[in-house]
Amino acid sequence: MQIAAQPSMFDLDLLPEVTPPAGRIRRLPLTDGAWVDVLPGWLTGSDAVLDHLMTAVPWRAERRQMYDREVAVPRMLAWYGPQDELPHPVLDDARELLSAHYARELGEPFVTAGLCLYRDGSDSVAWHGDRIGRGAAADTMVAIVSVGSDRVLHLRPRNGGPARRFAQGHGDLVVMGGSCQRTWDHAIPKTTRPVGPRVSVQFRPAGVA
Ligand SMILES: O=C(O)CCC(=O)C(=O)O
Ligand SMILES: [Fe+2]
Repeated sequence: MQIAAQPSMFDLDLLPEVTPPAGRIRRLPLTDGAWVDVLPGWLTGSDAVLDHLMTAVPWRAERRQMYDREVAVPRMLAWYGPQDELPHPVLDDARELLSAHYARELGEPFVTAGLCLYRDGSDSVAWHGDRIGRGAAADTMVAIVSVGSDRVLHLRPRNGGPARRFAQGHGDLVVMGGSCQRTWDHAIPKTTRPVGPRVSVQFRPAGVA
């Protein structure tokens, strides 16, 4: 007798899904009106999402002017504007749930999605704040969903004081809010740990970059 293949518990676990984050997000206040919200494991089915994003996203290398030289930025990038279809439907769900969750506090929706691919431990992003846009002058939020290898988001106050570290694991949500972009800097340092690829998805309101 032929026995039909049954989906295993493992397969069921792999369905990419996000659910309303209320009641599970933890807020960690920083100094100067900055804060970080964390929700480990918000996204389920992250294996499938990572696989899909690695192949479906038109990753481009970024180059940056440094004094008189152009240097390669050690990570790959993709950017989706408000009208662009996101590269996985679960990211549309994530953006919608984040916009709903923070609607009163933020006063506007998350609209853009910046994607970064850190291919291994030698990819990184240097200390910076997202201050190219309105984040330089006004409170705002940047919500980051991570899939793939664990990396650490480092934050340090621009006025000096102790730095903080936030784990960014497979499926984790980390939201930087309040004055975080103008009073604190953040970075993803290189690591000598043998890590595989990590993709981060940063949701931002209009005019924040
Ligand atoms: O990959 C991350 O988690 C942070 C990326 C970041 O800070 C940026 O692209 O502005
Ligand atoms: Fe950033």
